[in-house]
Amino acid sequence: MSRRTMALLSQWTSRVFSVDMDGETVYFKIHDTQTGKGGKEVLRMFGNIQKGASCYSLLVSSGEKIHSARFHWKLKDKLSTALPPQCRFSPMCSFLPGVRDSLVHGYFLQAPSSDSSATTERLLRQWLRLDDPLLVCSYLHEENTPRWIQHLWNTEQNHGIVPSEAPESHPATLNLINSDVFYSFQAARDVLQKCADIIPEAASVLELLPCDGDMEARSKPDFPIIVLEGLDATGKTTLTESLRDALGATLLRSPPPCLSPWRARFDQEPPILRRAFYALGNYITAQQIYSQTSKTPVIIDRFWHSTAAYAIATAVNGPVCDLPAEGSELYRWPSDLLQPSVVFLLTLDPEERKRRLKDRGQGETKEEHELDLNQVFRLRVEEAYKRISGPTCISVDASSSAEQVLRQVLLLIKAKRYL
Ligand SMILES: Nc1ncnc2c1ncn2[C@@H]1O[C@H](COP(=O)(O)OP(=O)(O)O)[C@@H](O)[C@H]1O
Ligand SMILES: Nc1ccn([C@@H]2O[C@H](COP(=O)(O)OP(=O)(O)O)[C@@H](O)[C@H]2O)c(=O)n1
Repeated sequence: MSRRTMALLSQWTSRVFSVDMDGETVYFKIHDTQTGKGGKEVLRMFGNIQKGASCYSLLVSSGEKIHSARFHWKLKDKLSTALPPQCRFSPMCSFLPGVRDSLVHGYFLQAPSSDSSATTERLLRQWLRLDDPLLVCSYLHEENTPRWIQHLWNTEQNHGIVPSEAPESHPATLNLINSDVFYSFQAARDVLQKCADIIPEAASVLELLPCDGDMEARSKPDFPIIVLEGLDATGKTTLTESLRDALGATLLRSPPPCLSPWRARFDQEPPILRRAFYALGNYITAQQIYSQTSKTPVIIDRFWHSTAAYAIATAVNGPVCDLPAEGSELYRWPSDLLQPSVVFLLTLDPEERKRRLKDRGQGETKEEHELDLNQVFRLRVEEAYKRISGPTCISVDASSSAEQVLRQVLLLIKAKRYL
């Protein structure tokens, strides 16, 4: 048993467990460790579960962050293909309230019939024997009572479970730093260095990175550095190109084109790798900005706001009120990343955005497709954008014609003396 698994087991009774099911999150905790009896309250989640169904939970307990993240990521595919088709599984996690980095991810399984539960049990026992970094529990209904018992396979212990209150901040915020959002060049580079032996593309990305010495703070740029942000199809590309022409500026983007060959590869990886890749893209773009800003104004199509806002809005998967509160350190600008003179955030009515996406007729990224399907995700991204601290961020209504939007932004640039 790994040290991490043993540590997890030693805190087992202090942990809160949460399951996302049918758009709702249910929290529960262990009630009585001595007798194994649960409280009288029935967990809502179990109330919804079909009578006679067997339930299991799997938590990924590996010690090493990247290994654990990749294991959890692949486990989803493994569950989709290996479980009997009638079985359902939902995301779950476990954490120690208020304790940073205590979150572990997993899945909650429901097998509706005795056949499907026999197959599921056989599979889970096989996986445990393979020394997979898993903690497996099954849930038993105490006869003639509303109580449920959680049976932990790894130690053969029984515990009664009861509903728990939702934590003060969303559990995902406990592990955001250096798993979803990277606040320094070194933290993001470490991730790619650690996975270079399993993902050869990481070595190619590392070769493109600036050297440590190049990351030191530079003198104030001579010309303004202007970032354009916003959801897909809000008009960033159109506006960056017309600003470039109007100001005689240099146009850059993040991630920079030199990372294009590896982008699709990292988009398939779990958040820790994917977000580290995008974070590093900003540092490469920052180097390109430094080399231009003594010559011309620089316009950038997406930068740190995109990296942080999408990462936070994906990890925190509830309503907007579940996002870290305004002013949270999670919205801070990385201290070693160049700060632009100003950021313009293009905002657009969802219907108009959809119309523009359709007119453009291009394929969307999976994440962008999700934005369309999931209104709440879109709201979270927009709100996270606005909460990021650092350079001045000005929201611009991008619903008027391209010429009018350009005129509006040029007026703002002049009025605020960015030029
Ligand atoms: N102000 C505008 N009014 C109407 N259509 C626009 C406007 N700006 C951009 N478009 C159109 O909307 C689509 C998306 O714009 P684009 O600049 O590619 O957005 P982004 O770079 O943010 O994804 C394009 O087809 C573009 O021609
Ligand atoms: N600086 C950046 C740019 C993009 N991204 C990621 O890339 C996705 C958007 O890229 P995209 O190519 O679809 O954007 P558009 O420029 O096409 O609007 C977002 O979902 C972010 O997850 C990032 O993390 N950091």
